[in-house]
Amino acid sequence: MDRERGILFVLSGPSGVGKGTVCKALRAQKLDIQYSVSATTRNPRIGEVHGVDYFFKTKEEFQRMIENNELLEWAEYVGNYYGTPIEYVNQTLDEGRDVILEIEVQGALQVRNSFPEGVFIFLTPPSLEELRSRIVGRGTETEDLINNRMTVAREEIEMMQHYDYSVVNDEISQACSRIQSIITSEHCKVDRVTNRYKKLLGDE
Ligand SMILES: Nc1ncnc2c1ncn2[C@@H]1O[C@H](COP(=O)(O)OP(=O)(O)OP(=O)(O)O)[C@@H](O)[C@H]1O
Ligand SMILES: Nc1nc2c(ncn2[C@@H]2O[C@H](COP(=O)(O)O)[C@@H](O)[C@H]2O)c(=O)[nH]1
Repeated sequence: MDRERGILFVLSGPSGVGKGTVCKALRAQKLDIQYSVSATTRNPRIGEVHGVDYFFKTKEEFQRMIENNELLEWAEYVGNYYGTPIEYVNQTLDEGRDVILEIEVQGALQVRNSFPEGVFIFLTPPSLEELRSRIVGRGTETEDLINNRMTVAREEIEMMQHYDYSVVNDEISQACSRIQSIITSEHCKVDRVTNRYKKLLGDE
């Protein structure tokens, strides 16, 4: 293959920490990176658009995607299924473009197995109190669901040790610039650029 493969970045962290907000801010900076759209069985929130925020699926449709091996990873999270369509990811990486996945921890650990060369970033809240207040402030979940998400959040934070980087989302702009630094440094890693130098020296 002539072109270098893109790099797969996985951004995860507890619900409400600000993954979506940070990705939106990264998009606004027009980074050269593509955003995967997940499939889910949860109901759309007000303003969410099919094919933009998620591909909204019935349980049967999601089950078929699993059976047809259409998902790179999938997980059940607080009563709903979420998964990453594999075709878009592979095709985009093959075109030499980077992809970012915004997913929860069980799914991220599955991706770790199939893409050990991926870059795994864990977004952390400044505190658990702030995390709760962000979920409450978003106004999209009932109190029961907020409590469920907070319980899962504690378990997820314990899994941070399996990631390559931890980025605190205190200020959105600072969290974005930390992630941009990670992207830049991953592109400069010697084991990723070796082929480029081989070509330069005429070894290939
Ligand atoms: N750095 C920040 N400071 C203050 N508020 C923030 C910050 N980042 C995000 N928020 C707010 O926190 C709430 C949750 O953010 P967001 O929806 O992006 O989280 P998420 O991690 O994508 O959640 P989920 O995983 O449930 O989709 C939003 O109301 C957002 O505006
Ligand atoms: N394993 C996966 N997790 C995903 C995917 N897409 C989103 N998510 C995560 O699910 C929770 C809940 O999301 P919400 O939109 O209902 O608040 C959150 O942590 C998301 O990051 C996916 O494809 N796979």
